[in-house]
Amino acid sequence: MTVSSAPGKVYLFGEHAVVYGEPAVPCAVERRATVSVSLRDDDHVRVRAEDLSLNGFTVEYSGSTGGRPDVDVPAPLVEAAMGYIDAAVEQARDAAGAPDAGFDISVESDIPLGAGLGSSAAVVVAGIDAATRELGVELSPREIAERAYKAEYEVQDGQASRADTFCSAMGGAVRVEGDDCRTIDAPALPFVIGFDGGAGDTGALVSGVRQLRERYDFAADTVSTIGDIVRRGEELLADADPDEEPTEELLSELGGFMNFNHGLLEALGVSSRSLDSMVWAAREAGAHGAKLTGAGGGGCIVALDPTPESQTGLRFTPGCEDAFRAELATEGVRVEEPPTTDGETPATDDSSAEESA
Ligand SMILES: Nc1ncnc2c1ncn2[C@@H]1O[C@H](COP(=O)(O)OP(=O)(O)OP(=O)(O)O)[C@@H](O)[C@H]1O
Ligand SMILES: C[C@@](O)(CCO)CC(=O)[O-]
Ligand SMILES: [Mg+2]
Repeated sequence: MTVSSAPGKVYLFGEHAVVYGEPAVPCAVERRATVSVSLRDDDHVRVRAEDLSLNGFTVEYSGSTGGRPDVDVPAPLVEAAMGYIDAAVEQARDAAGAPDAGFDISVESDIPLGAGLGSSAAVVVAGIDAATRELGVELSPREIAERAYKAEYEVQDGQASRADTFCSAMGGAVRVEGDDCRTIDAPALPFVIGFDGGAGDTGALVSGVRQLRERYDFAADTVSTIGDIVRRGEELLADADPDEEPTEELLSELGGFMNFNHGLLEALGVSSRSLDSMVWAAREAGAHGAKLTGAGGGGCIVALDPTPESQTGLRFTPGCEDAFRAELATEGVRVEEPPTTDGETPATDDSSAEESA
C-alpha cells in the first residue's frame, strides 16, 4: 500500500482572474487530503471516500450492490463526486503505461469540500502520487502538478487554471500565470479561515465571471485590475524576509490589497452574504485584511491576523460554522507511513464503490 497526502490552499490574491491569464498567488495550508492506494490483481477500482458529502447527504458505496451506491443518489451526482478520483486513476495508469491497473483506494481529508480550500486539487495530487508509486513510477512534484491540472481541467470541463494543483503539489506560496508556475518565498503569514459550512459551484461561478467579462468592458477591466493587485502584492512579498516574522507594515499593506481584491470579487458576483459577513467580522475584529478564497459563492474566507481576535470574532458571527488558524504548509505532496493495524486497512470493507476498468 502507498499513502500520499497533499495540502489544500488559500488564495492570498488572484482567484478567478487567473483563469484569464492574470497572475495569482495561492498559498498551501496545513489541511491535507490523504489517499491510500493498493494495487489489485484485477482491473477493478474500489473507492472508499467517507468524507464525501454532497448537498447535505453522505454518499456511501457498496461493493456488494454491484457498484451502485446504496443510497438514493442520482447517477450524475455520483459521477460528479467520483470524477476527480477517476481522473487521478486515469492519469496514474497513463503515466505508468498500465491501462488495466486496478486499485483499492481510500480517501481521508480534513479539507472541507467545495469551500475554496482546494479539496479537489489535493485529492487529485495525492491520488496520482500514491497510484503511480504503487505502479513503481516516481513522478516529480512538477510532473504530478501537470497531470493533476489535466485531471482537474477534464473534470471541470476546461474551467480550471494550474493554480490549485501546482500549489498543492509544491507546497508553500506559489505564483501562477497561465502555464508559468513558480514557487515564491513568503514569510509565515498568519492566516485565519472562516467557514460558513457551505460550498459554491466552481463551474457555475467561473462561467458567471466569463459571461460578465465578455459582455462588459468594465467587468473585463475588473478582472485585469485584480491582476494589478496581484503584481503589487507580489512586490511586497519579494521585498519581505521569508525567514522573519512578517512586520505589521507588511501585514497591513497586504491586508489592504486583500480587501481591495475581495471588493472586486464581490463586484464580479462571486461573493455571498455569509462570505461578506465573515469578511466584515474579521475586519471588525482587527484583521489586517480579509477576502473570500477560491471560487466563492459560499465556503471560506481568509483573513490576516496574528492575534486570536479574528478567530474569536468569527466564532460569534452568525453564518460562520467554523473558524481556525491555518499555517502555511511548506511541504506539498508527500508520502505518509501506511497504517500498521489490520483494522485500518483501507477499502476492504463494504462501504465502497467498485467499478470495472
Ligand atoms: N475527501 C474527499 N473524498 C473524495 N472526493 C473529494 C474529497 N474532497 C474533495 N473531493 C472531490 O472534490 C470535489 C470538490 O471540488 P471543488 O473544486 O468543487 O471544490 P474545492 O476544490 O474544495 O474548492 P475550490 O476549487 O474553490 O478551491 C468534491 O465534489 C469531490 O468530487
Ligand atoms: C475560481 C478559480 O480561480 C479557483 C478555484 O479554487 C478556478 C481556477 O483557478 O481553476
Ligand atoms: Mg477545486
